[in-house]
Amino acid sequence: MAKKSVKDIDVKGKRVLCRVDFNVPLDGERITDDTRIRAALSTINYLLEQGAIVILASHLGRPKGEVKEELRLDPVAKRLADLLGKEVYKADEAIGQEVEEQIGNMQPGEVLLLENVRFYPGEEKNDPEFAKQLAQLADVYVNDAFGAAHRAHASTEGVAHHLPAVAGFLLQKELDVLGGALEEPERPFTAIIGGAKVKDKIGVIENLLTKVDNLLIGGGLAYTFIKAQGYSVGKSLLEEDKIELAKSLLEKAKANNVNFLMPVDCVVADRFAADAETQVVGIDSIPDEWEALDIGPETRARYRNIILESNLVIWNGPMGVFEMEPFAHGTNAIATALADCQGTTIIGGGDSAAAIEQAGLADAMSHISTGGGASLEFMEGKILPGVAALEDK
Ligand SMILES: Nc1ncnc2c1ncn2[C@@H]1O[C@H](COP(=O)(O)OP(=O)(O)OP(=O)(O)O)[C@@H](O)[C@H]1O
Ligand SMILES: O=C(O)[C@H](O)COP(=O)(O)O
Repeated sequence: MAKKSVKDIDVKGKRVLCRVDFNVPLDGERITDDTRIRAALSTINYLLEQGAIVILASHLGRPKGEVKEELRLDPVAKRLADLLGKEVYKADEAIGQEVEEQIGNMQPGEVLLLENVRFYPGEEKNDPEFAKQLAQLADVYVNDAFGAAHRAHASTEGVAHHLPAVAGFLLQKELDVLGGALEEPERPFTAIIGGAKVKDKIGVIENLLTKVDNLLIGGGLAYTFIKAQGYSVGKSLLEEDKIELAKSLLEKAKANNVNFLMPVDCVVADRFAADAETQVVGIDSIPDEWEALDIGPETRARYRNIILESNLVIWNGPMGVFEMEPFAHGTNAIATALADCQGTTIIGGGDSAAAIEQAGLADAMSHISTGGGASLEFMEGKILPGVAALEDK
């Protein structure tokens, strides 16, 4: 169901609590990737232009309800100030009298960043009292944190029950792009699923099997499917308890007329290391003591051809252990094929988004989701609590 957005309400002169996902990677105090901060700028700038008093809330890392000095949001406030080209006030807490006073002194068109909401045990517990205290800071709630929308936490869900609650532009865009792709896909529609474990991708594979024309499998999870077809996989990642499930997914693909492609060759290594001995072997010849850490050249070529013939491609999860150069070729080949594809290309966040950035191909994609877990759950067809709590249009 369509949700109200910031455009549907009047925010002039109002205190607006805007939940953003500023959970960015840090190296000490240095932000190594500010994509998520940049992605929130359009909503923040709009609120400022409209004359709102903007109060931003975010989590950073997983401090588990305790104050962790290294997870304070000060470096984020600094970077945001640079990006906005204006002062960003920073509160040392997320709730309480001091913060309320700070907000009381703010003028329309000013912005304050609250402290990491996960310093409070009530955040992840979705404690109604903590949600109420957050709500007390503002007149309106805007959720622009797509990356955290799959979490039913106080700042993403609970607070929405106490204030008029609407979607920000980033959240809206993510829902429009991902939702549009799944509901009315351009065809041929191809999904590429990789990553480590079948366990993590069952839901998304099941849902996509009712929608796509082609499903291409890679990464560690491929070997459970390969085993399910009767091949031996040596020391490759294998989830014994998911072999039967893999078989049933293959049957479902057949029943739904989905072209389900698995690797036909792979790069095997004699150990899990960047300087391991490697060789390329057919999928029926994985040596007993070796493990498959990437898709092979023949698979890359086949997958590339299908991608180039597609009008819509969704990609989630790397094709191999792309963190090690010798096993990054499969993932890079998929990234390049997507860049060369004339159709719509959507990257489902997480490691695949990192691989695209690393390859310098981000600008060539139609959409790179800012959500890892959130985009995965959305692609599984799940309702995201942070979205469900917003007002219907
Ligand atoms: N053949 C393989 N053997 C072992 N590990 C693999 C293999 N292929 C990929 N991986 C590993 O899978 C990991 C990524 O899996 P994961 O399921 O977390 O991906 P993802 O969906 O992109 O995740 P997230 O959204 O959490 O970032 C990478 O660290 C990569 O090294
Ligand atoms: O990085 C993410 O995927 C989001 O910010 C959510 O973080 P979480 O997995 O710690 O809830």
